[in-house]
Amino acid sequence: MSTSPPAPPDGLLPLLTADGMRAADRATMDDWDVPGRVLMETAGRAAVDAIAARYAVEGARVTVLAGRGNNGGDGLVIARVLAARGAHVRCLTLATEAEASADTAANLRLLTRLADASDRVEVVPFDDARQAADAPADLVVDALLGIGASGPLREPVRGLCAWAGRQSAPVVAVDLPSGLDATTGGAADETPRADLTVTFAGVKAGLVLGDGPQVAGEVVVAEMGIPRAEVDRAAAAHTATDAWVAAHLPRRAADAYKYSAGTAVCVVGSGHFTGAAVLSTAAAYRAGAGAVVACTPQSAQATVDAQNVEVMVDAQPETDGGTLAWAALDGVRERAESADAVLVGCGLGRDDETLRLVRALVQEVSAPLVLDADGFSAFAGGADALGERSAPLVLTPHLGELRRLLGDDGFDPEDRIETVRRLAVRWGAVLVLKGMPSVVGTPDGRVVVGPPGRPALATAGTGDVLAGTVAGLLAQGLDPADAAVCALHLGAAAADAWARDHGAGGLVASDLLDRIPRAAAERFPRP
Ligand SMILES: NC(=O)C1=CN([C@@H]2O[C@H](COP(=O)(O)OP(=O)(O)OC[C@H]3O[C@@H](n4cnc5c(N)ncnc54)[C@H](O)[C@@H]3O)[C@@H](O)[C@H]2O)[C@H](O)CC1
Ligand SMILES: [K+]
Repeated sequence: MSTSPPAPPDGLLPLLTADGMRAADRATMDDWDVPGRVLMETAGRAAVDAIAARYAVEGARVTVLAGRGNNGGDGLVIARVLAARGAHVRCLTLATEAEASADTAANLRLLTRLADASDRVEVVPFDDARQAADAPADLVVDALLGIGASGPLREPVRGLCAWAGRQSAPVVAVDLPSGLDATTGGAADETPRADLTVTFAGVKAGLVLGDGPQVAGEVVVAEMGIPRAEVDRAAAAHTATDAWVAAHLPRRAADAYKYSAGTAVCVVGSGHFTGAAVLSTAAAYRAGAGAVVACTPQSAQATVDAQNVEVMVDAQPETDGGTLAWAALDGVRERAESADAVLVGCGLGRDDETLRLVRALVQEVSAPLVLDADGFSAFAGGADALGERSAPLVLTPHLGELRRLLGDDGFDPEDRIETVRRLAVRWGAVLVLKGMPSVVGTPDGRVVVGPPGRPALATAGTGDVLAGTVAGLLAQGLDPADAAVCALHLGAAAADAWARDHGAGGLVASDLLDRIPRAAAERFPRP
């Protein structure tokens, strides 16, 4: 039995929230007439397949911690099947027949009866954490809580989680590490870190968001009888596979010449912030733009020119503070009219006159436009003006910039998927909420979670590189949402290439630049 369903043809993998998983479960039982007991049995057996593919089962001493709910029911199935395959299983169960679901109660009866007739299985009705402490184990199975976890952990689950977290034996989490929120990725302090998480039907969003990557260990999707159509229907978001990125990256045509590969006009920089202009324009080239123009204040021209000989620097009128002046509007607008993509924001500064220029460009420029960094200050507290723009728009804020955009307009920073979805639809824009990982929302309500966060990328200037990469991909005609997702993957792959050569620390934003085209060729080769 395969433990991971094949990636869907388009290479986007579904992410399920708790509600989505429940909906898929429910639809499978009600509309497809698959009994819950069959789902539980299938899930448990698929979990054992994934365990057996990684750990020796024959003769192994396994402690299964089974909770009160259906996650515990899965654990009871796993205990029974592991014993049938030769393991010595001690199952500490919180479930009682009186309060468990019918499926869990049935599996409790079955396992208890088996225990009466076999020396391989011991079922220990559980009343406090002390009983777990005296049994050495080669493997611990955490089936205490799945998608039904809510709120701070309560005893005795809390004590058991803490016990599991202290074991030297590998921990296998069933569906989720217990206490990890399936939707947001928030984990309890006592959530035991798993070596392997066998999750059912589809990756739970919480496994790739928030604390999820830190506690989930290797994640394997176990196919357990829920039709793919129900999984895709219930998916709150998707993640892109390397194959998807490779299929969507633009490739330079054999007969390309500099303007056919697209022109990116970058309205960036100021007398005090030339670095952002240098990084963002260089990144646009590295992402494949054929020509890059920097519209930057007069006092920044020499530095940007010197740092990037390939960038055509079009010096513009500036304020006393060395930022773009309102008088630059005509010159920049003229440049933008011949652009295939425009980037506005990196290093612009927050002078009122400059922000007035930013608002005018966002409203008037017809080319696909990326707004980043200081550009958001032009819409602080008046973000809905972004929705008045009719041409494609990509926003690349981090959480602090999003807060500045929204003022005190309530949004839930914990539920990144729904926050990004709602705002992207509201503004009719592609919204990239940068973070670990970044999350991309589209104007039509889709959400794609970016690659797992790389701590090395948490350094000054990587946002300028990301924004420039998006602009460079847009300049080649890529769909705005695809450009955002590809840019995230290129940046992650470039950071990985750095880590391979230099170890995890010490990366600076400019180290990404020449690794972007190499990542495109090596990690995402033309299919
Ligand atoms: N047919 C199906 O539904 C299938 C479900 N699968 C597995 O079932 C879980 C979801 O089961 P559910 O009963 O809805 O919830 P849980 O077992 O995760 O937990 C509910 C259980 O835990 C208690 N609880 C909740 N929060 C806390 C807390 N903070 N501290 C302590 N205890 C807590 C609550 O009182 C309940 O007793 C799913 O993840 C799968 O593993 C399979 O997909 C197979 C088919
Ligand atoms: K669990």
